[in-house]
This record gives sequence, structure tokens and C-alpha cells, in this order.
Amino acid sequence: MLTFEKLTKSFGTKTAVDAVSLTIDRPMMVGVIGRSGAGKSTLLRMMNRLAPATSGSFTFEGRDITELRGRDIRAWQSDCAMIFQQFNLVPRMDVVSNVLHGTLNRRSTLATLFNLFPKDDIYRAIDILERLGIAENAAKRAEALSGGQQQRVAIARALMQDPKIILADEPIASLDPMNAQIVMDALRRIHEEDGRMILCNLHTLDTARRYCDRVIGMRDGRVVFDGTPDQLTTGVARDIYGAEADFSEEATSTDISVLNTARRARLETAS
Ligand SMILES: Nc1ncnc2c1ncn2[C@@H]1O[C@H](COP(=O)(O)OP(=O)(O)OP(=O)(O)O)[C@@H](O)[C@H]1O
Repeated sequence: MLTFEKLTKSFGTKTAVDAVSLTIDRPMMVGVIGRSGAGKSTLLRMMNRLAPATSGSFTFEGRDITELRGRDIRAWQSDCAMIFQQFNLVPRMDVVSNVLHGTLNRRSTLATLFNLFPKDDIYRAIDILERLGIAENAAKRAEALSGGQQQRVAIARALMQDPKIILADEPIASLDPMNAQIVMDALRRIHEEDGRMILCNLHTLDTARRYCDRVIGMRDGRVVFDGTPDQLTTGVARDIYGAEADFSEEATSTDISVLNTARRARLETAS
């Protein structure tokens, strides 16, 4: 269904993604983990065609996405929606208009200019907001919402495109543990209920283990692990993160109870 064949991206002499080859043969929730600079964002940006590949290919349902040009790239970006760590909403615009902007790729410039949206799209946007539990905020400015609510607006905007794939680049990195959980629960539900494929860059091991069907570990642009969450042992994680013997899983955790335990342990050691 989705195949990477020696997909590579270089910036000058730096190879950010180095000959990545893998296949994802059915819609699943895939977590991509690795330390900062491992190439996770660059991989997703190439998939979405926000960045062109230097070499290699990426095919979806038999179509080489790296070969697309112009209008075909925009059509692909509708099928393959992306959400970001910083939400990328229009802060002063109301929530429902932000969600409706998910339809920009299929609307005329004039309609966009005057913010004209078909009634059916408005109803659909509100339905999606309802599904994500934030419909009561539809008329508020995006900037008035909490981070977790804003990320759910961004997910709603992505769903408005009715995408086959959702790419999430560190979707919970700016959120507190409680909101992180709400956003990850929403993504998991969207995968399970709609059968959409979700690829999610994650900083934290426990989130990858808890929510993903498959985990891909990257190090220095290469895939160094590709397996199920239960194969992701501490030893494997240490290898992915290139960490020393003092590597601690808690350092990559967003789970409230794990954080509290780690904090307690640190306090006990200090006293
Ligand atoms: N536009 C760019 N120009 C030059 N180098 C870049 C560019 N984008 C990324 N890089 C480099 O490519 C490498 C991979 O970066 P990338 O952002 O993909 O890593 P990452 O795993 O997503 O890290 P993080 O978790 O910090 O976002 C890094 O060394 C980075 O400095």
C-alpha cells in the first residue's frame, strides 16, 4: 500500500534521511521515534511533499508520490493531511473557519478570499468538532483555546480533507500530559473508526508503545528499528536513542504517573 524505496534527503553535505526502505501494507497507526535530528520530520515532510526527495521513491497505492508535479501535489496533500507541533491555526480566526480551511485545496481563490463556505461544509465542520468534543468552541477565536483544544481543531481541519493518511509531526510535544493523552486518544479513535493510516512522530517511548501498532526507530537518518511495541525493549530504545548506560525511559515519558514516580525518585536521591 505504502512503500519507501531508498528514500533520501540531503541538505548540502548533511544526509537527513538516508536510504529509508520500508513497506506499510495496511492502514495502521505507526509511531516514528528517535532523538532530535534523527530525520523524523524530514521523512514526514517528504511524504507530504512539503520537501522534495533527493533520491529514491515513495509510492502510495502504486503511485510514485515523489514524481508528482503542480496540481497533483496539491491533490496528494488533500489525501495526506499533516498536523504539526505548533498547531498552525490562524489565531485570530474563529475555530469553525479554521476547520473549513481544510477544504482550501478544492475551493476557488475568490471563495477563499471572501471566506465563503458552502452550508454543507459548515455543518460537516461542526460535526467533526462535535466528534472531537470541542463543538461548543466553534465560534471562539482559535487563540482563546487551550493547547490541547487547538490541536484538536488542527485534527478537525485535517479530517475536513477526508484524508487517507494523517501525518502528525510531534503532535503532543507542546502539550501537558493530560492534553497529550486526549489528543493521542483522538488520533487512535480516528484510526480505529475510520480506518485511516496515521504516522506520528513521537518523542516519548511510552506514547509509542501505548498507541501505535508498529514503531519505527530512526537514528542519523536511518531506520534502525522496525517492529511491534512489545519488541521495543529498553535495550532497543537505548540503541535508537544512541544513549549511554544511564539512559532512562522516564526522561522520554509524558505519562503523569511515570513522571511523578521519576520526580519522587529524584527527590529521594537528593535528600
Ligand atoms: N531545511 C533544512 N536545512 C538544513 N538542514 C536541515 C533542514 N531540515 C532539517 N535539517 C537537518 O536534518 C537533520 C534531520 O532533521 P529533522 O528535523 O528531520 O529531525 P527530527 O528527528 O525531526 O528532529 P526533531 O525531533 O528535533 O524535530 C538535522 O540534522 C537537521 O539539522
